[in-house]
Amino acid sequence: MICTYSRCLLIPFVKCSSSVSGPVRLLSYLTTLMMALHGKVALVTGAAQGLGKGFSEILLQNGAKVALLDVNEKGGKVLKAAFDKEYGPDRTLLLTCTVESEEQLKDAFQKTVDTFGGLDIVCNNAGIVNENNWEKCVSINLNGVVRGTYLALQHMKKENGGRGGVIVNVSSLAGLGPLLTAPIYTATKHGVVGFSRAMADASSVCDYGVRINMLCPSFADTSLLTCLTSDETAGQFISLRGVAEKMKDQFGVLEVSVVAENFLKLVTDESRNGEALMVQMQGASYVTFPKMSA
Ligand SMILES: NC(=O)C1=CN([C@@H]2O[C@H](COP(=O)(O)OP(=O)(O)OC[C@H]3O[C@@H](n4cnc5c(N)ncnc54)[C@H](O)[C@@H]3O)[C@@H](O)[C@H]2O)C=CC1
Ligand SMILES: CC/C=C\C[C@H](O)/C=C/C=C\C=C\C=C\C(=O)[C@@H](O)C/C=C\CCC(=O)O
Repeated sequence: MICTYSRCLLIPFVKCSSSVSGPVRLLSYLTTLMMALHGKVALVTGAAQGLGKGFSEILLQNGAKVALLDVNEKGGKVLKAAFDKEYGPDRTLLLTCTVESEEQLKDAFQKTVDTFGGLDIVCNNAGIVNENNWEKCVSINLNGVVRGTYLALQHMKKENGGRGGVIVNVSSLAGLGPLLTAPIYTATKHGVVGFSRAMADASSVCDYGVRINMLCPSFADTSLLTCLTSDETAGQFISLRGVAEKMKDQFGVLEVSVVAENFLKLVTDESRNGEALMVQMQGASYVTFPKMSA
């Protein structure tokens, strides 16, 4: 038995291998009951690797059951097998689908609710960088988040018999300021911020019982970073490769675990709605947006 602590909330959790004995299993079960997200059901898009994998794991570590959605079937199966070993097979559900398809995503939400008996936490995380195929970038990064948010509300809002809950939409630092080597990516991430803020206000006024927040990390250590300087994805901005590299050096590269701990803050802090949490090497802070007056 290995006892570890989530650095964010100091919630104890137990990692349990298949060879553990009865009393240890009982202790593991009792510890799970004490966790902050015990009894909660989460759904994460783009869960197979990178940040989505980190978000899924921190949700599991804090007691939630998690539906893992990804277009990458092979990667999803590898992750599901690893999670089964660590947390037990009944804690996750693997659903292969693309956020570009209304039908596939709708089906995945329904299967999650049918399997786990409800839905409390949704993380719209799937995203790509592709300045060449810019329509696909918009389709996944912005349209996929809109689709995921609307489906989440259908299942979670109280007027539909849902339990309420929280949606975290993954934007970026490039959703708050320009990443000059990736203007389409920048536009989609600004779009995620604008859409989520408006939806958060609507949710509050309509009393849906659902909080909607945005996560805005700087560069993080995932395979997406290779897109910054690849011919295939940088498109006409490949000549700015040097500037992009310099920016990455200046900003630094975040560990996935650090981004995941800040994601958990947005999930658990019930005072936060319509807020963007910016995560940088020097720390995390909530964004102050300009106040508009009529
Ligand atoms: N890595 C970074 O520096 C940062 C990433 N982000 C954002 O975090 C999110 C996750 O990115 P990373 O983990 O870094 O990238 P990643 O490339 O490591 O993982 C993305 C995952 O999304 C999946 N995916 C891609 N298209 C999909 C689709 N159409 N439907 C379902 N799943 C799909 C991929 O198969 C993959 O498993 C993205 O929205 C990205 O824009 C934000 C700030 C920094
Ligand atoms: C392209 C794929 C790689 C990563 C995408 C990911 O979402 C990460 C984004 C990280 C950084 C975004 C930067 C945004 C920059 C700005 O807001 C600029 O206005 C500021 C530019 C330079 C500031 C230099 C300085 O004074 O520190």
